[in-house]
Amino acid sequence: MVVKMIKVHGSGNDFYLLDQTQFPEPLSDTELKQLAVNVCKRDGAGLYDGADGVLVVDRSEHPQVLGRMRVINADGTEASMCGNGLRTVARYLGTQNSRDAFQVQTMYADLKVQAVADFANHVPAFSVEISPVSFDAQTLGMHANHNASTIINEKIPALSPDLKFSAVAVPNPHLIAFVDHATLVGPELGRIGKWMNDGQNEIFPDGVNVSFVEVLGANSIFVRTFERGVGFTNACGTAMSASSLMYVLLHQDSTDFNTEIHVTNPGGMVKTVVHQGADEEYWMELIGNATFVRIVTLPLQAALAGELAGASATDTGEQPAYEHFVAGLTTQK
Ligand SMILES: N[C@@H](CCC[C@H](N)C(=O)O)C(=O)O
Repeated sequence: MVVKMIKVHGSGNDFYLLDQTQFPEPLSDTELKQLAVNVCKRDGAGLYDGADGVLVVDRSEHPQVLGRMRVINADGTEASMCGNGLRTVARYLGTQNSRDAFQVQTMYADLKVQAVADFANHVPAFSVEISPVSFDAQTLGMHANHNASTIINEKIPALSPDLKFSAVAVPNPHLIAFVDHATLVGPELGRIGKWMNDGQNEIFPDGVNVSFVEVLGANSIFVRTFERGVGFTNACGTAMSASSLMYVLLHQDSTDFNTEIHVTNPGGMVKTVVHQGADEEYWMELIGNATFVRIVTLPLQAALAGELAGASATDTGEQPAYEHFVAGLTTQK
């Protein structure tokens, strides 16, 4: 049997999108984990240029929901949410069903998605809901500062003598620090990110996505992320959403709720809007590209065995348009 996957990305955070409805029976969780580890390898060892993870699409049993998304990191671990990936899954399901606005089932919530105006010629874009949000240490799997119940703009001396951190689940776990430019580009993010995801530390035993954020000006931030289960990525959608929430909560001198925030990252740019619902719950809009790079096919058993040489690919032609869009961002700075 041949498996078809689409190489996709949101702001340069790239994935293989696997629609399991192509199979008579879905793959097992063990098979999905093995497939992700095999195809995501970088430096030529994976499927073409590898990926940050696999987005698994299945049917949803929920009414008014067009499909279900699961996200498997490059190391085979499953996460509860993927913001950049959700935009590409939304485009995939919307195109299949000729719908612009609908919901997608994720691990903890059915989330609203909507097609929006292209970011540029041949750079399609979607807006997706990021929620639920929690600051609770137990939800985060966090044991810091003598098992504090929350960490919001506070030092974690065990991690750093200087930096102040905020821990928030959206619903996957994020640890965020606002820093100056030298710290943003320095080695500290890698040191903390590697340590918090070593599988042995006692602060985040199950790991955490770690982000440093630089405030560039009013309603403008830059987010750099070391991702759980992956490492450094071009962008992390849930990290940029969580960082935008903390930006609104901690820096209302230069931004606010219900205000479009320009979020740049090593892979490009997205926009976010932070909302507070009637029930005081926070939720974010994440607005950005949903680029399909190429269609890939290969024998399923070979993919599961890590024998990838027999793959074939058809480029969509969208990547040069995305790169032109990003180049334009640089000139706009
Ligand atoms: N890059 C994704 C997040 C993928 C999951 C994350 N690495 C985790 O393990 O929580 C995004 O765009 O949100």
